[in-house]
Amino acid sequence: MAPTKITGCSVRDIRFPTSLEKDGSDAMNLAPDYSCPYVVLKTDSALEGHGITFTVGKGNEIVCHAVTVLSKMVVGQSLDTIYGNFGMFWRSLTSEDQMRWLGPEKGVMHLAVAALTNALWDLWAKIEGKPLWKLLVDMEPEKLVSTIDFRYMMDALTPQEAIDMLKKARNGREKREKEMQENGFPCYTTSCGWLGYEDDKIKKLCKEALAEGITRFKAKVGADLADDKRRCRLLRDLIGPKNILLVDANQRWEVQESIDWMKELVDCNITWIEEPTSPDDILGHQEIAKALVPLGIGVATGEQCQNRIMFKQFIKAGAMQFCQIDACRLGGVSECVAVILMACKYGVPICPHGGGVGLCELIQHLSIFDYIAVSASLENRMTEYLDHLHQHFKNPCVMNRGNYVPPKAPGYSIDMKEESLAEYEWPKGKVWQKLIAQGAYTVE
Ligand SMILES: C[C@H](O)[C@@H](O)[C@@H](O)[C@H](O)C(=O)O
Ligand SMILES: [Mg+2]
Repeated sequence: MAPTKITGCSVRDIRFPTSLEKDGSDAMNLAPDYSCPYVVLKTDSALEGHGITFTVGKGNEIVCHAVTVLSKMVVGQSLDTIYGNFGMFWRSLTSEDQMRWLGPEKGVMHLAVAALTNALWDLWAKIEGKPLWKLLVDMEPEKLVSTIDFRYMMDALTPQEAIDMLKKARNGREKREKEMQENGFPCYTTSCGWLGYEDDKIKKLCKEALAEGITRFKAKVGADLADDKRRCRLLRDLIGPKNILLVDANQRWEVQESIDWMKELVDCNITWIEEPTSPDDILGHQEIAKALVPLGIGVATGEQCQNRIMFKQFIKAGAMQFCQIDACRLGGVSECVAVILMACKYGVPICPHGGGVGLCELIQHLSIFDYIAVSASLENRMTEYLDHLHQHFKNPCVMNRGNYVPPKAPGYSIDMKEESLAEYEWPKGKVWQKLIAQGAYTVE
């Protein structure tokens, strides 16, 4: 029987002790524990929608609570109401009369919206029996555009323009889909360059990645200039002159400091500086881009860019040369599609952010959709890949010679294995109980 309504919602606080190995560490997040609220939407059939958003440990329970509060607006709704006009349904979640005050459309509330709407999209793709990228690619342009809330975007992109863009990109779609199936979508890796890694570990991981066919690498910078010079030189020498090197400062610097610091690294031939300063400082990023683009360094940002309205300003101001949408920071798939369309209109390539648990599983769908159905270009486009925690997913992302292989299973690739959920649920899971007993963690 096909599902007709949402009958229940469960949320679990899932955390992984990644900080023990310094996986995921950067100049601002010294010891992150990759975590997610794990949401399951139940229906009146056997099908379920699974969704996550991403945090780095403490406070994950706050997002879980926000999801529980918001889920009351989803449970009991008919699927006709939800999917009949998804854009309006999404607005009802982000703009509830009283809860809107907590955002609007930012912070904890927007992370909660992401977790819930990711679950709704996962369910939609499962109902259609398609992986999410294929659901998006096959959807009629009018229908896809109706899933987007265009409020505050109309000065940059109208629904009609979006429909026209999608229709135009239908040309050559089959060929591009075939190409994706054959070659996959290009990735870059961050796994070799976490800030807390010793040089020997960097060397070992970098050599392994090169052997696997990866040609694009990202290093964390921003804490110490002499250290950055040494690490970037080490990486450049390891990967050779032709491969791509990116760096990420995770918001560590002032505006002028960003420019000065990057000038010191210029001889390492760096393609982008990511998050040099506050993610809210549009004019600051614009100034940095003005100084660095002539030196061949673009500005990348987006993993903490809170909504489509912020992206609009960054894009229109020439403040980002690479647009790093985040599947869990933006309010789910339809807001990501909105930014993908807007970035395409203004000629800014989409390079999604994948640092975190499950993000690689999600963003591959968005990049593949972007290439087949929107931008039709691979120029300057690459999707982040991290070699962490994939073993916990039922359908983990698959890499082939540095390219994401398009997922085949119906849904948004989010389902985690039940045993992983049980072991890593904070604080009662077996893994956490052991670490707490050893004194490595305390429950506050
Ligand atoms: C705390 C996280 O690992 C971040 O360092 C990570 O998301 C990073 O900014 C990235 O670009 O992957
Ligand atoms: Mg980053």
